[in-house]
Amino acid sequence: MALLQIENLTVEFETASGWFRAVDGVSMSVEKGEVLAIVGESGSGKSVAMLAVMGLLPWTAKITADRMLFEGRDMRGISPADRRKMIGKDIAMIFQEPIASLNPCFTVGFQIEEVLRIHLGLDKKARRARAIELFRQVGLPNPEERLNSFPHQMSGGQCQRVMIAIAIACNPKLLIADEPTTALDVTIQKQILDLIMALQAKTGMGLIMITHDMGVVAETADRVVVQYKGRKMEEADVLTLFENPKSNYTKALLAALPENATGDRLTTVSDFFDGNPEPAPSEGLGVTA
Ligand SMILES: Nc1ncnc2c1ncn2[C@@H]1O[C@H](COP(=O)(O)OP(=O)(O)OP(=O)(O)O)[C@@H](O)[C@H]1O
Repeated sequence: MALLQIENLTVEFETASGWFRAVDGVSMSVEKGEVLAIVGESGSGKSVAMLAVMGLLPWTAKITADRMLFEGRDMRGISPADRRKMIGKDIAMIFQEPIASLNPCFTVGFQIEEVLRIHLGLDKKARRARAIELFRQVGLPNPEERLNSFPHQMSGGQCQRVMIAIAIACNPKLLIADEPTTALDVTIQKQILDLIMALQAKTGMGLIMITHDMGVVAETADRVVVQYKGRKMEEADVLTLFENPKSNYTKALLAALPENATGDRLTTVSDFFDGNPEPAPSEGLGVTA
């Protein structure tokens, strides 16, 4: 049984000019212990699809799916109380902006201990001990002292380590990492990526890595979903995707990597892709042989 199975997910938002479809009939699944990358440019609906799974979209969103199963359990009709028990415990998510994701009014120690209190019911002493252990696990120096820091007293990389510690606090079965390194300095990006991958390997949790960066895909993923304008353009295991991409959009993404540049100008996706996700009559969805 897949850990997460989504079929034909569509998400629409009501806007002043009518309904806007951010996710259009996307299907995907993640197995236990697998790393699935969702790649696509900004606005392709990567985050919205995962926020729909987490139940974190505003009420203005209209979500439909033929299937949305977590460990075989239907997430579509789940009550808010049951969802709250599951989110943060069995499924956790880390976001692009670590400082914005933390509450500025509370110490990071309080924030991680709240998760341990609510989901695991640990008493004060056990919470503190586990929080220190988690901070140590994510490589925060002086974990005992760090617990008393407010988010603004820490760097972006340290805040992301706190977010990761909070996310893994209850040993989730699935971690969704939404562009976890995009907002960080280049030197820190690799450290955070390595940390997430080391934790994934150690715990065997399923991991969904949302990214626009093909380098991150190459370094992390077992399997890849390529998304464009809310639609899934292609899905393949990572080697096949890089060696034999099928969709024109994936080919364009790969051709636009700086290391593949040949002329005196860096190439862009639009040099290779006309921006039309509609299939030609003889082709699959944006796919050429
Ligand atoms: N609450 C909302 N109301 C209306 N439109 C929204 C809302 N949230 C997201 N969208 C729109 O849905 C589309 C998909 O957004 P999404 O954040 O999933 O993109 P993304 O692929 O994750 O890109 P990024 O990497 O920039 O986050 C965008 O056009 C965005 O403006």
